[in-house]
Amino acid sequence: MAWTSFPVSKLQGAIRAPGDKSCSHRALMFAGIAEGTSDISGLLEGEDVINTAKAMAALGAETEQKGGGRWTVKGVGKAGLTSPASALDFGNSGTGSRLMLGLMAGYPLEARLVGDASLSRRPMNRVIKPLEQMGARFDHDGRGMLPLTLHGSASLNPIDYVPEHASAQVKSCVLLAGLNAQGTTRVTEHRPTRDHTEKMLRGFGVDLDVVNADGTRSVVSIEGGQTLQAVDTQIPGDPSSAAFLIAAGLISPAGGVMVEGVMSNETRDGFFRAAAMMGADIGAEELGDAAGERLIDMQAVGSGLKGRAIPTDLVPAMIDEFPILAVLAAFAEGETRVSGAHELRVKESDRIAAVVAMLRVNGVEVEEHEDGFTVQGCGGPPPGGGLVETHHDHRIAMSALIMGTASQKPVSIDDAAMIATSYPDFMAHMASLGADIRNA
Ligand SMILES: O=C(O)C1=C[C@@H](OP(=O)(O)O)[C@@H](O)[C@H](O)C1
Ligand SMILES: C=C(OP(=O)(O)O)C(=O)O
Repeated sequence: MAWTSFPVSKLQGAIRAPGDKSCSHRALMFAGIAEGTSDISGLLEGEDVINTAKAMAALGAETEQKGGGRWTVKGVGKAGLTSPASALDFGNSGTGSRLMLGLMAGYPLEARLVGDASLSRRPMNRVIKPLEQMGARFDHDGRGMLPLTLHGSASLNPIDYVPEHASAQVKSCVLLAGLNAQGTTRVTEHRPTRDHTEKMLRGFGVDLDVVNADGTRSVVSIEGGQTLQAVDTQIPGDPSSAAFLIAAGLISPAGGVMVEGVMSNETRDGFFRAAAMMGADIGAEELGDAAGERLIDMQAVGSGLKGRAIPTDLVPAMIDEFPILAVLAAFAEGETRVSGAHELRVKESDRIAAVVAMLRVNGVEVEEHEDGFTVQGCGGPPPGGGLVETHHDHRIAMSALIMGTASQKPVSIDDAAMIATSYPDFMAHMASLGADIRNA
């Protein structure tokens, strides 16, 4: 069903950031294999995370939804994960499916994984390859995509792995398989990616070594055979969801937006750094911490933005924020150039093609590159008036709706249902800020 976002003169208010999606997946997975019962609050109850919860339950963990984002999970501990009775459906989620493959690979189980049309087109060879090197086996149709069947093994070999892509999902998958391997598994990254697996495993009592060698690479080592211990934990607010609200505040002609309880982690804050380079007025106030992460309140007010070449070393720390960065670029004066972001081609949609189409249909000049795009900013509100094809991609849908709040004419999207994968309260939060988004 199509939705339209109509321009409004101001957006104003304060929103508590929803729980971080990456941390929510990991909390359920780690609690599910731990010894004892964990109490998790602030969990993001989006479709992607709910699919991970269902998968953990199907593998033997006892999950209980207490309401208001609070969950208890009794882990399988030493008994280990067991074969699920039916296929595990990961819906739209790359993180859920790829991390779970690593988590399950070290147990003698068999599991079939399926996903929606978008996930079934995303590359799984990046995790199949290292897991096969460790001794897991797979049945698939040769394309290295879902659906596939994993045959895990209780005697995985440790490996020393250098992922081909800057990917926290690949790093995490290998480390999680390493938890049950016989010896030390090592992952070396040349461009550090989000570090939630490392931080959160430590919270569950796992001994893990992280060395940042020469400032050029980071090496994470994990010894197999360690048992996780249950914890009580609070999921920090999601900076990727906060980015949409902050962007809305920055392009709004008047007013101001505050987002409370956002995780401040330098492997995730690339969007805010890039926006600041473009002249964004974003304030931050320290709040304390949750689950080993710093928390901040953020404020954004309408800002005159200037186009910039986005430094490629920021890419891993803002990998999910390029669709919303493209919206800022459309409002900015001058040229914004994104490069070194080839990974965007294999997200929920081909996000380079989808972003280019989103801007063009709304009257913005943009050029597509193999590894990014160049936007000629309008130096103020872009024309708007277009119908954006979302390709079942939540971040394209939310970006287009944010653009419509301050463009000259309304912006429509073909579907909004998939926003619930990562930000189920998005429409309610936008309405409370004063946005005018309607379905038709
Ligand atoms: O590990 C994670 O939680 C994630 C890693 C990133 O994917 P890649 O590892 O494919 O870059 C990111 O795009 C995704 O939204 C979440
Ligand atoms: C890429 C994303 O998620 P995933 O890979 O988990 O589907 C995202 O949320 O933007």
